[in-house]
Amino acid sequence: MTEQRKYVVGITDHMIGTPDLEAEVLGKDVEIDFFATTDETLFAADRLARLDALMVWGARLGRRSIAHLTRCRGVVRYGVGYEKIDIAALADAGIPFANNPDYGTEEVADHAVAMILSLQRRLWEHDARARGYTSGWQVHSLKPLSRANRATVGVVGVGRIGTAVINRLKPFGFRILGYDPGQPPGHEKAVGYERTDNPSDLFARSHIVTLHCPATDETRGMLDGDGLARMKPGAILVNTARGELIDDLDALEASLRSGHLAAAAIDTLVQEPPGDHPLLSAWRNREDWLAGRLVITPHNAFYSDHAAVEMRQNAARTVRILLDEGRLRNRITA
Ligand SMILES: NC(=O)c1ccc[n+]([C@@H]2O[C@H](COP(=O)([O-])OP(=O)(O)OC[C@H]3O[C@@H](n4cnc5c(N)ncnc54)[C@H](O)[C@@H]3O)[C@@H](O)[C@H]2O)c1
Ligand SMILES: O=C(O)[C@H](O)COP(=O)(O)O
Repeated sequence: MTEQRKYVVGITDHMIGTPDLEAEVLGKDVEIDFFATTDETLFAADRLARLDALMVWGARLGRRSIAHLTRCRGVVRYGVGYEKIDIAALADAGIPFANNPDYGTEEVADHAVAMILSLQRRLWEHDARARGYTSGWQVHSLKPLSRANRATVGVVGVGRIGTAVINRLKPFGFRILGYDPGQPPGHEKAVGYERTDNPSDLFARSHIVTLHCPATDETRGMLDGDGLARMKPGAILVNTARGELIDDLDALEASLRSGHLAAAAIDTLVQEPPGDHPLLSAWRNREDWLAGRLVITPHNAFYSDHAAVEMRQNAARTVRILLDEGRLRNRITA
């Protein structure tokens, strides 16, 4: 006779393929219903209605699906950002929501700092130039680099990752500005940065800007044409947070073409993988004008062997605690 399981937990579009780690943490009394798709329209109503909890990786979760989660005690996102989850609809349905805030902080901070240092040292640009030299190194033809301890880095969003970035940058001697309206007075002293009261001031004063805030109504398009124009001529822009913060590829292209923006490194885009755009064609085709000045990584800043395991185990533990104690840790909404 098959054992009757006590709970049903849904898992959507799992990045690894088989939810074996989750099964181990969730335990034998949990049946896993695996939705192997990012397409929310394929989440069948009767399957949603059976779930005691739902774990979401990259899928959108909107009001239509949420309406079918009639016995669900909580929704848990595998990652940090939750702009694809309709948290207002979850709140209306009385379903608490949690994210997974601590799994890959170190990895994303390392990624951002690697991007900052390699653009500041112009590694990719000079690699491209050096490959074209046929008669000796033409060092004198390169724009000289600037010293790290003469440069200012502006950190937008001084939460977990922003703080980890600052801690990594301090030993290099960068001057560090931070903008984060969510942090209380005194946070700047505790972490070690100079607080700015608005993003424009930070953009105007920074040689390098690195983004670490969520995509919200307030931050979407923060670095559109106007935002980019506010940056220093010759500045560097790094985005490991969310593509929506730099949502205008025309403006980014214009800024890079004119040289106002010296370089950009981007791990997150509005459309992933990116579609067609002249800037992306120039990047794909390694066009000379852009050589080494636009670096794109495939939203893998978080992705280390450790973080991938931690993320899955932490999210599953959050669900197990919910099932056992009725308490949702890392809860974001009611
Ligand atoms: N690329 C990746 O692989 C990857 C992985 C993890 C997280 N992320 C993204 O990185 C970002 C930061 O993650 P975190 O773990 O540090 O989150 P966090 O919640 O610890 O920190 C975010 C900070 O942004 C601040 N903030 C909110 N609105 C702001 C605004 N308008 N201007 C400036 N700051 C604002 C908050 O007050 C908070 O301190 C999130 O967008 C997350 O989704 C990306
Ligand atoms: O799914 C994603 O958005 C990322 O791959 C990891 O999640 P996070 O960036 O929200 O942590």
